[in-house]
Amino acid sequence: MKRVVLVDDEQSILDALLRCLDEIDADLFSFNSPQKALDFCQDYEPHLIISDQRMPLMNGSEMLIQIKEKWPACQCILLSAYHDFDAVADAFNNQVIEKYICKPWDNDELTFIVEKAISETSKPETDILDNDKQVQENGQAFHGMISSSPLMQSVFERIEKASTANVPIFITGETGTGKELVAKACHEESYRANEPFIPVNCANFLENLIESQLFGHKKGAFTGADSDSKGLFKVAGKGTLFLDEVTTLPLSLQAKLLRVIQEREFSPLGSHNLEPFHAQLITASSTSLLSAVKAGEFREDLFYRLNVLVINLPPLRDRGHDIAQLAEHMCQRVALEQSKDINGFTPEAMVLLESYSWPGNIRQLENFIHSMVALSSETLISDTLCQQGLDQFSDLTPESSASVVTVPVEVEATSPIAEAVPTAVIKSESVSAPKIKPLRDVERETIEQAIDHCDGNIPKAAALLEVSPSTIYRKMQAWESQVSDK
Ligand SMILES: Nc1ncnc2c1ncn2[C@@H]1O[C@H](COP(=O)(O)OP(=O)(O)OP(=O)(O)O)[C@@H](O)[C@H]1O
Repeated sequence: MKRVVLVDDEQSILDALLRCLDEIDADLFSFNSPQKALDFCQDYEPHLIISDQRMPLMNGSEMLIQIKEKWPACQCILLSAYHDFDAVADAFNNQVIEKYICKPWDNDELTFIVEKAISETSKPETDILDNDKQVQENGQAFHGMISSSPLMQSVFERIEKASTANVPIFITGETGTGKELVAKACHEESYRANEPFIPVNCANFLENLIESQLFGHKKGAFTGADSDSKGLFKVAGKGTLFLDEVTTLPLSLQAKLLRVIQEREFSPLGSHNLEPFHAQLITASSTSLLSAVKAGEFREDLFYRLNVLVINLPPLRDRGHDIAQLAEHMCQRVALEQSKDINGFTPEAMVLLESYSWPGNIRQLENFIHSMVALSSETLISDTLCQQGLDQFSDLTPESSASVVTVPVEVEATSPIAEAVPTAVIKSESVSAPKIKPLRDVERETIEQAIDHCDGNIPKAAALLEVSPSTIYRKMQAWESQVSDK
């Protein structure tokens, strides 16, 4: 039987914890001082400790540091009021605690978190990775995310941890790397899974409307407020509010958001009534939050509040075989949607896809696949068609945009994905273009110059070009296959 140790200097809190956890499959031991709990843990290994933070003589995190030194596998949960959050964030970042519960707690939330923590005490470290290997072999995805890259396996592992840690989650990653999917996965893994998941892209709001969208308003609060409106803080309820591109929030609103996070309450515009804020907050940015702080565009105090558990998404180009895996998967899905008899890509086409850098990441790849499936008349999409599609990316520069004509293809025009679709863009002969070489030629010349300079030594040339040698080999392979095609 697992041993769960409860520590709080207030007997009424211990009694409430004991009542709430009465049904769980573990032995419960309660102590009204950290020292008594430490004495007990000298003799008996604890599997899970739930401790209050504020206690006389020794606080919760100080006690948990000692417990972790002796029993590193013990799961530690800190119990604290939200205004003690700085101590919680420190304990979390110093890996003293795995989870956090805010006082006053919700009994269902507490039971879910404790049961999950107990199950984690018996899970071998390798479990998640083994599971992911299975996922990969079975061709399934982790909450809709397809990947076999080791970098992404550790992201999946972090999502599992984040989902019950109950601390603010911040997701970083270039545009199109899947930040919203990660936020949704955190939500789906948590006890909030049956509550709403509300994604909000802060960059999409007009500055004067975003406050009312988030906080809600009362009728007459401002010109045009004809009726009461629930804000997204309220709509999120006990679910998850995902604020994407959080650095674009105006400074005045950042101050208000900070207050909501600290006080866990807010009032709609035009109202003096305070409403509770119960939702889990997940934020994300495709640009550096720290740089925004340094530039004076983002509040430092808010940065520390949000930047507690960070999930960093690698760009697609660093995910190895994922480009091929995603391309094949998306191609089959899109072919089915478009009722086309297309099975995938030729090996030469795949070499091209794998050697491209995909600055717009998975969203860009998705757009590309839509256009390739729409344009292909072969069962396997050829390298020639792919090369034409990839060439359009370099043509979509501001300098060349005046000289292109877009041919509509079967891509949802209203979808945000449709932006920057590389698809059927052809050059208009009648408009004179400045003498600019295609990017692929410039790239090839630069690579060849570097190889010459290094007397044919590819690893040295790769180092000069700041890419991996395999990138150069792939490009050379692609050039060769183009020549043999002609
Ligand atoms: N690992 C993945 N497997 C399959 N599809 C994915 C994966 N990652 C992202 N996608 C898809 O790529 C597209 C972009 O993902 P998402 O919107 O989550 O990215 P984002 O990082 O939030 O983008 P932005 O920075 O523009 O807000 C979506 O259509 C999503 O379903």
